[in-house]
Amino acid sequence: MEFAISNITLAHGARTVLEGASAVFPSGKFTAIIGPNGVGKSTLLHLLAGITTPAQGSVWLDGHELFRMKRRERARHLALVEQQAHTDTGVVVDDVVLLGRIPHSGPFGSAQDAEERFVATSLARVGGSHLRGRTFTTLSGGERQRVSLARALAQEPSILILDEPTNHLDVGAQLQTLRLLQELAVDGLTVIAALHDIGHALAFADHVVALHEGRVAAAGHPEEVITEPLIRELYGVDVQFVNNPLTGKRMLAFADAVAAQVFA
Ligand SMILES: Nc1ncnc2c1ncn2[C@@H]1O[C@H](COP(=O)(O)OP(=O)(O)OP(=O)(O)O)[C@@H](O)[C@H]1O
Repeated sequence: MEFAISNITLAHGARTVLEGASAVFPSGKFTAIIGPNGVGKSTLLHLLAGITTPAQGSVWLDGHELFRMKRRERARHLALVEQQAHTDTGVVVDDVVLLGRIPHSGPFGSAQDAEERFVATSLARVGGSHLRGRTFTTLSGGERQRVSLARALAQEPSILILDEPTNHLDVGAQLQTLRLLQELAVDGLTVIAALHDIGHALAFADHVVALHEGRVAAAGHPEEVITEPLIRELYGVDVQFVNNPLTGKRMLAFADAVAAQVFA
């Protein structure tokens, strides 16, 4: 499903966050959005999810202007996994996941066994089957993150939008999540995630969109976009690329002296 923004200008009050930003999010690929704190990654994700409207410009979903589509139609295509899920106290995990089915439910609801299947398969896919029956607000940050992803999968979207999906996760769970996002893209889903870890973007994404000062500074294949000059421009740090001795792929190396200089 083709997804793109063209010439987007978007402000929060007097603060202009995006100014004439254009980008394409390739269908069936995992796109990482990178850029420094406060550059507008979450703002862009909210725009793509249809939550924030631009002052100018368009979001195109399969040739249709996103904000001209009915809300329910948008919800069938787009699922957003936010950094912090907001859920009422006392709601159990199974019901949080079932919320993902709302855009698909008919006037008489769905058969209970079908709902049961969605909850079971979505939680299994994120390694969260053991969380069934737990109260959502009693879960750890990482456990909540998995359940939120399961809810998004239960929605069966064509476009999955995630804000820092590896936040709160231990290193094993981070890698599992990134691999899952790769698999979902191979299955045909368009995956778009804001990532702070540029090493993850380099190793896992198919496509990278780099934001800088309200615009798309670079976009394309991770190895072409994530370069020493771009990282210096975006984050003000010097890095070097070395070959990962285990995989032979390029990876980022930071010198301690450089890190010390950044925080001096
Ligand atoms: N509701 C709001 N009202 C005013 N300013 C806002 C609002 N939301 C975000 N901003 C500002 O817009 C800019 C972009 O914020 P955004 O959260 O999109 O950045 P980000 O790239 O996701 O940041 P981070 O990496 O720190 O999560 C920031 O300067 C932020 O302070």
